Amino acid sequence: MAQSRRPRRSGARRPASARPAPKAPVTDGPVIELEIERVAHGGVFVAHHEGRVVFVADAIPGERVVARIVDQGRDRFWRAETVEVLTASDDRREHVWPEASVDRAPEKRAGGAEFGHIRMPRQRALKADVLRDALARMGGVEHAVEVEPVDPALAPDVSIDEGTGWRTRVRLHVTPDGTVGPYAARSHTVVPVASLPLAVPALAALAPLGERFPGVRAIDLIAPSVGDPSLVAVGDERMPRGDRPTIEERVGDRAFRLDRDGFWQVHTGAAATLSRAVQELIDGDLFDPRAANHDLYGGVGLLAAAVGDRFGETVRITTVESDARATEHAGANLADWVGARAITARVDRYLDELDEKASAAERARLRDATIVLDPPRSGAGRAVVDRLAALRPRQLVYVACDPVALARDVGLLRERGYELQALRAFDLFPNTHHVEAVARLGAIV
Ligand SMILES: C[S@@+](CC[C@H](N)C(=O)[O-])C[C@H]1O[C@@H](n2cnc3c(N)ncnc32)[C@H](O)[C@@H]1O
Repeated sequence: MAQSRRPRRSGARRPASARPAPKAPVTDGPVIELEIERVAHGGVFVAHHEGRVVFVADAIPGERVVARIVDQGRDRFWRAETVEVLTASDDRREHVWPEASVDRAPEKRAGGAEFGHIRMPRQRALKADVLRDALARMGGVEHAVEVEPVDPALAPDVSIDEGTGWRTRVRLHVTPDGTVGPYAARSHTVVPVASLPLAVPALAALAPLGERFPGVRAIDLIAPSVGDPSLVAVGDERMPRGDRPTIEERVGDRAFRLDRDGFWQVHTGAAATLSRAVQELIDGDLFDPRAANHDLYGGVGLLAAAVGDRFGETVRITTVESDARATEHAGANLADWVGARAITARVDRYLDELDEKASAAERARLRDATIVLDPPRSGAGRAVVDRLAALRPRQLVYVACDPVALARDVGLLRERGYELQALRAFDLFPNTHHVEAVARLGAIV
């Protein structure tokens, strides 16, 4: 098994001593009883106390809990942590990660599994509620939402019932004395743990839990689908800086090379799930292989490849990605495909330039285009939506990891002459509040 202690470039800039001091957890706030009403965005639940909204962690709608107020700093709402469950929901279960359980003091609960106390079907129903509500409130559109579990055929080693064994990337943090662990929920305090149940088994076995790494800022654990997993000590100033190592990921018959610390979908079945969803959601009657098709925020070319695999080798498609290394890999990963180009650029600037310089023929090819976009958590945003709407491609397939950012952009696109035509959502982050959605929007003619 390959183990590397080389620092990642990004992490090597800041020594452990330069980190900001973690915020001290609040352990002495007032304790109150609350009725939990509904789920909110961000993995917390809504209750009311004396007319004020309280966002409560580690609860389930319908429960009555005792909660400690940990943030009274705002007029309109407070934040609280469940410390005791008085009336439990039928959907409550033993937490899949004992170190994240409500039985522990809130400041000692491991973070990153904030739905782990909820049975899986209810977790997915809650995520669907958040997405449906965001689309209605911010997107102005009522749309049925079902959050689908990952097809077991695409992730055979993942437990669908438990939502465990799926993470192929894990970051553990390190205290100045070298203690290793995840951050506690909603804080930057490192919590030592004895297990990592969300990680794929190879990473759970590799994790140096209980070992000490003084002088290191973090430990990254990476399990690519091809080859051995690796352990990377981040920010160790004593280690030599070397070239960025690369890894290979496989999706079906396709191989993708990328930097070991480059972006790749985290769930072991995510890349295949999203590739399939993009292929299925593109309206084939609207797809023109010779149009100026694009994969915006394209990474190393995953979704461009999905488009090519559905529509054949003659497809013309351009990936646009701000990370030069990822673009280099995208170029190589798509090299056997004559119609594929990979460009390093920020999407907003790239679209600006297109809008400014495209010839009449190129504008026509853009109007016939299918544009796949998979922005980071903050979404595409107004500037990109404005430029896209001005170029007016026939259809957009929007892959989103944040329901609120997606809903906001759907709202902006609807104001600019697009309609939401189809939506799928996938549970690519079981036992967390995160959800991935893929939406098709079409230009209204
Ligand atoms: C969610 S990832 C998607 C990558 C790819 N679609 C995949 O599934 O592997 C978002 C990508 O957008 C890139 N990115 C972030 N902001 C960008 C911007 N303003 N312009 C272009 N690319 C950006 C990131 O480097 C990252 O590779």
